[in-house]
Amino acid sequence: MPARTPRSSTPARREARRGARRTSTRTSARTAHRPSTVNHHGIHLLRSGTAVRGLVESACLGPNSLVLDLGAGPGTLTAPLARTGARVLAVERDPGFLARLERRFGDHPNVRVVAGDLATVPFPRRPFQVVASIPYDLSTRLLRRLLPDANGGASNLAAADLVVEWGFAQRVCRAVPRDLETARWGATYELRVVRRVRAAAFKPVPAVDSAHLRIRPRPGQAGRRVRRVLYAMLAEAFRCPDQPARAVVAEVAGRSTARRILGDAGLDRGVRAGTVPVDRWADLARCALDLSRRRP
Ligand SMILES: C[S@@+](CC[C@H](N)C(=O)[O-])C[C@H]1O[C@@H](n2cnc3c(N)ncnc32)[C@H](O)[C@@H]1O
Repeated sequence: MPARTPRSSTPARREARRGARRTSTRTSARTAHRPSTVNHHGIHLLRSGTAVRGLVESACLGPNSLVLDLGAGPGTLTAPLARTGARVLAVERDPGFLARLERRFGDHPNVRVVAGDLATVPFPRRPFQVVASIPYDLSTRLLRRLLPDANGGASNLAAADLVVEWGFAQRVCRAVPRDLETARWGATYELRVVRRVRAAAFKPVPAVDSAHLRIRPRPGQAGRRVRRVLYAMLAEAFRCPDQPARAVVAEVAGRSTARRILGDAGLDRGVRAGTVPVDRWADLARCALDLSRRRP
């Protein structure tokens, strides 16, 4: 049972409380579902074939893929992932689940069971995918490890299909994000909710619904240079969201570039920086860099 989280309104604390909701046996007045059994371990396992199939099919894995099942539990996802022929790393820290995973997959040629903590376990050095139903209380921490940081550095994540808490998915998929970190994520990766995963799809039933969150790199955003331009624009836009987007682009790339590329990106001259969707910022950064490369 997780420790009680003190009342506060910071995003980190709110997420900790959401994690506790999914990993506790308490029921919520806001839900029609009630936990079906007492869950001493505070873990909710996927039992919906539709949700599992949706995650695995979305990942389009093959024998050349490397995929991480982060928080593998008893192997609900590990087994169908292994059937794709991909190399699977099943990461888990619970000793009971680790023993079950070893029994089930110990002799499997393309599955490796990894005893580790998701907060610290090293990620592969070659491109990898993640298909996983992750613990709610680690959602932000894991995305921070997988997606680019403020300096543009990132893991070798090629794609992810995750089960996360519904509210968390809504927050990170906003077209116009409310904070700089999710703006950076959304501008370099496309984050999209594929489907709602009802609370009843888990056993025991948690207090809130979940979502299948699909994460894919945005084309043209992989290079460090384009990320530098993009992140400088986002930082300026979030510093003063009421200023015109034109002024943000001019600050980073110069006035003449701003005049030329704003129209190309389909943005009005007077549009405020704080209302520009993340995919537009990605376009603007790419256009600014293309233009600077074409200049003699
Ligand atoms: C929501 S359950 C998902 C289990 C399984 N993948 C499924 O879909 O049924 C999350 C899993 O993450 C594991 N877990 C929680 N915190 C972890 C951590 N810090 N490091 C590694 N595994 C963790 C739990 O033991 C649990 O098996």
